[in-house]
Amino acid sequence: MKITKLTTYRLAPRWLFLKIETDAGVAGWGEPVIEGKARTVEAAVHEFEPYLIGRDPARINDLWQTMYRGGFYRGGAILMSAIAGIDQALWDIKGKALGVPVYELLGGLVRDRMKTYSWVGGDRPADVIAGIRRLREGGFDTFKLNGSEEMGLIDSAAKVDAAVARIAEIRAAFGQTIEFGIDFHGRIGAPMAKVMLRELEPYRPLFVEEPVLAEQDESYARLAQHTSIPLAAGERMYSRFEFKRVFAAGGLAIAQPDLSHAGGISECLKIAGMAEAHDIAFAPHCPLGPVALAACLAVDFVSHNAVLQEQSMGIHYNQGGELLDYVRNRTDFHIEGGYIRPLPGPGLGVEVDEERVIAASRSAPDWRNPLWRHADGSVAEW
Ligand SMILES: O=C(O)[C@H](O)[C@@H](O)[C@@H](O)[C@H](O)CO
Ligand SMILES: [Mg+2]
Repeated sequence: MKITKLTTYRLAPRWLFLKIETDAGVAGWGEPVIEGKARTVEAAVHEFEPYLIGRDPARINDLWQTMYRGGFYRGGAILMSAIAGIDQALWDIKGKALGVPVYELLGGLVRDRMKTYSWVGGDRPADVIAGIRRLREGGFDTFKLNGSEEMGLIDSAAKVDAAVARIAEIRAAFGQTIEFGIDFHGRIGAPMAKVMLRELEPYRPLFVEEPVLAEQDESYARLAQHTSIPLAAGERMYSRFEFKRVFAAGGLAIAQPDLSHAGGISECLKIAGMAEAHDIAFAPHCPLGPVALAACLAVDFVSHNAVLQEQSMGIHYNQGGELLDYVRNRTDFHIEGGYIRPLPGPGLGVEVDEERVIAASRSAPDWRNPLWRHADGSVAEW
């Protein structure tokens, strides 16, 4: 079998789908994207074509190493997202050609169902109580919300109190009948992260995510000395080589690589194993589409330390396109009581509605995240 063609489709809400075709008529799908830089990742995917066209798609490991090492420069959000989507599509091809789900190729299931969680509250967390109530009716009992709006490097007790009051409100409304993670989203610098973690301690969130920006990852170990709240991070880390230093330094309780940013299934499987060796939980980041989610699930179902899966149903970013809009086998993605079962189909288990993808790609928005500024006019972390 030989790779014959790579076709990319930018489409709402902010996704990029990749179709890899072969001379055997088997095609695989991937989701290479950096939210807000879809065109850049699309160009990177096509720049990898000389390494791929004419090659045997079954040799995923060699193709991965060729893409990662062959161009001298390596790593980073753009290249690792391009490699991620190509890797996903290659695993999809391999599973389809053999007629088995990817998780069977990776040694089979370690669990019968995977716990998922839902976002509530949006960019500026509001109406979280109503959002949790609505999602609980749908069977979810685990949620994630943004921990604050803009936060200065040093900020006021009033700003901290406003953020903490929202969390107190959730616990007052639901007690321990629900769990929730709090995403600091990199908006909070190291000085205020220590303050916020102390004030949030009594409300026992399931985790705090990106307590500081990934470029401040040496703070994880220091912050972990001051809090019992499990610290989570990984969506802005792009390979096992970045995770190895963070794992060795300690402080991280949950590793959250994104299957569409950190080199795909091949790389995130290795990250999951490294995390397990450090007794660190694995909870892939996934605010993206169905192929990205299917890739996460393929790794979740073969990783002992996989504990929680993010999925984007109803996420505040999905304007103009929802998780399953481009999927034919929607019932396979059914979430029951917050759990999703292994996707039964061959490959990644996603039956992509190609006509719908092509139609949607004709009017793809150029999504960008908002640019926030502090009261003094300086740029604020979004
Ligand atoms: O936890 C999450 O889902 C992420 O922090 C998410 O909010 C961002 O990655 C967003 O997709 C960036 O555009
Ligand atoms: Mg996050």
